[in-house]
Amino acid sequence: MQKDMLVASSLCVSFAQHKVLDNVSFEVAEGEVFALLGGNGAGKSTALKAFIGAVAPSDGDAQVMGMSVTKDIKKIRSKVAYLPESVMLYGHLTGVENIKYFLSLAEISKSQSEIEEALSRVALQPEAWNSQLSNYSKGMRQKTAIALALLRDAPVLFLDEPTSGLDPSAIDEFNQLITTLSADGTTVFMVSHDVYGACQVAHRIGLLDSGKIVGMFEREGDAHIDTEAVHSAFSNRGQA
Ligand SMILES: Nc1ncnc2c1ncn2[C@@H]1O[C@H](COP(=O)(O)OP(=O)(O)OP(=O)(O)O)[C@@H](O)[C@H]1O
Repeated sequence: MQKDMLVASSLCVSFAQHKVLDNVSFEVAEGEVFALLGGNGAGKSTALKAFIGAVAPSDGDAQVMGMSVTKDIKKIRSKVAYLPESVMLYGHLTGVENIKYFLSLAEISKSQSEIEEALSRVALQPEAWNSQLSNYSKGMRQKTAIALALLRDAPVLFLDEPTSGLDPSAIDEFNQLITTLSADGTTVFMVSHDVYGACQVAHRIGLLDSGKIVGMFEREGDAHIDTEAVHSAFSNRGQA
């Protein structure tokens, strides 16, 4: 049986008197791609932030690889990679220099060939490797950040709105990359507004509305999750 890499158990997060996550529970298995969908302000990013210790649970718990965010956040951070909507890398450094710099901060030593292998794995075109990041498209920055995550041996990837601002071919490449990483055992948790894109890539989709999970959709065999079913649940909640 596949082990659970992420567990939200009766997770609640409040800001002042506002309960942004209300008793949220789900598990994400090793190698699974899980997408949390919902309208603006539903609490998606807050759920993601709870797993990386950027917000604290007011009740319940979020666990990564069996470790609680309330007790083991340092260890958790060494096991996960977080890609915000705008990937944070240095524009004046090349892709390779960025990777070397961030690996050195994490005190990880990788050879040039290991770095090149990771960049090939994410399909960043070799001509770009030694070009300044300020020349990169959003999709190229994202690939660089994912290569960095691979080099850090992070078994869990957290992605916030990964396809917003990508053109259709970059979205296809992204979906392909996530599918490959997942097949190799990487666990992916993403938050998104994009019903169609999430249905293409996710094994399971949780629908969040006003801080509560109101729907869960799952792939059947090799068939993608039914976009219509998710869309109509989304619309019925007044979000589409
Ligand atoms: N640090 C904070 N302090 C106070 N309120 C916050 C904080 N972070 C988020 N919120 C509030 O929590 C609610 C949920 O925010 P969150 O960013 O999790 O939603 P979301 O589903 O990711 O929305 P979007 O799709 O618009 O990014 C919103 O009402 C937001 O204003």
